[in-house]
Amino acid sequence: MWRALAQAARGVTVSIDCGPRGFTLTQQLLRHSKGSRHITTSTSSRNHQPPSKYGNMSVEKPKVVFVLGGPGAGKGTQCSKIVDRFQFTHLSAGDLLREERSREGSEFGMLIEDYIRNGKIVPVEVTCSLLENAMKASGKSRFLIDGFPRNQDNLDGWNRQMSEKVDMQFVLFFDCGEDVCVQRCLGRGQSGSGRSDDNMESLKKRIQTYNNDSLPIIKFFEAAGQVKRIDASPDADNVFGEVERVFLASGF
Ligand SMILES: Nc1ncnc2c1ncn2[C@@H]1O[C@H](COP(=O)(O)OP(=O)(O)OP(=O)(O)O)[C@@H](O)[C@H]1O
Ligand SMILES: Nc1ccn([C@H]2C[C@H](O)[C@@H](COP(=O)(O)O)O2)c(=O)n1
Repeated sequence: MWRALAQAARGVTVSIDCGPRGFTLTQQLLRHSKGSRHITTSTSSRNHQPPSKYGNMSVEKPKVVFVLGGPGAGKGTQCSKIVDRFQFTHLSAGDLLREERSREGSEFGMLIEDYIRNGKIVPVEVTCSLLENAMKASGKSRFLIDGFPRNQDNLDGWNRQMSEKVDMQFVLFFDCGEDVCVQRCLGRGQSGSGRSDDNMESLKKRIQTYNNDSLPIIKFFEAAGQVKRIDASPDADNVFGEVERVFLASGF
């Protein structure tokens, strides 16, 4: 598998080095991506999202908004609200990875669990293929990509595999103090999230990863004038008031 990941870093099509089946990495992940529960799309007719011809690449490129912020900043909460109000499909990199981890027969289940529990970032070849497959399977054309790119490896992999295929609109950055983030994650764990990383031990590692690896990516986008910063500390409805303003001002 590691050879497959290394090969994936050099090109898009990869032979899995793990047995006689001979699937490509993308095919292997794609076979299980349809109808996934991680994809949330607006169902309101007011917000009907035009179908995309992303599959055959013949029309306008899909629009992508990256959604970043610390663990527990409220990215998923706000993405649900954006989906209800605007024409977007929500793809959470973390949810896609958790789903792949739980899929029977997944080559990557143990690797993903190890990375998640230790607050590390899964190699981009896995995450980016899951994202691309989910985009294609949705048939939609506007995406909130939540929790990605989270480090330089994520960004480099995205640039190799996806940047030419989509129009990245902006980065929605939920800025939230560490203490508030920790309390929100612990609260989520106590409410029965079932997440193996909603505990203090994992959170310390996730926060370290966020500070060391994710903040530099946000700063990179900021220097390029692509970040819309939102104060994520007020209650969720007030945060959404700011989010709504950003999307309306951006023509959505
Ligand atoms: N503005 C808010 N005020 C108070 N609680 C909030 C707010 N936004 C979200 N929460 C709560 O905080 C917890 C974390 O929120 P959420 O899952 O949306 O964060 P996240 O940024 O997606 O986290 P992660 O990166 O860990 O997946 C949830 O229990 C959620 O209900
Ligand atoms: N780009 C990503 C996104 C997520 N992960 C892993 C590691 C994270 O701690 C975990 C949970 O993500 P969340 O639901 O908090 O967004 O998933 C990753 O490796 N790469």
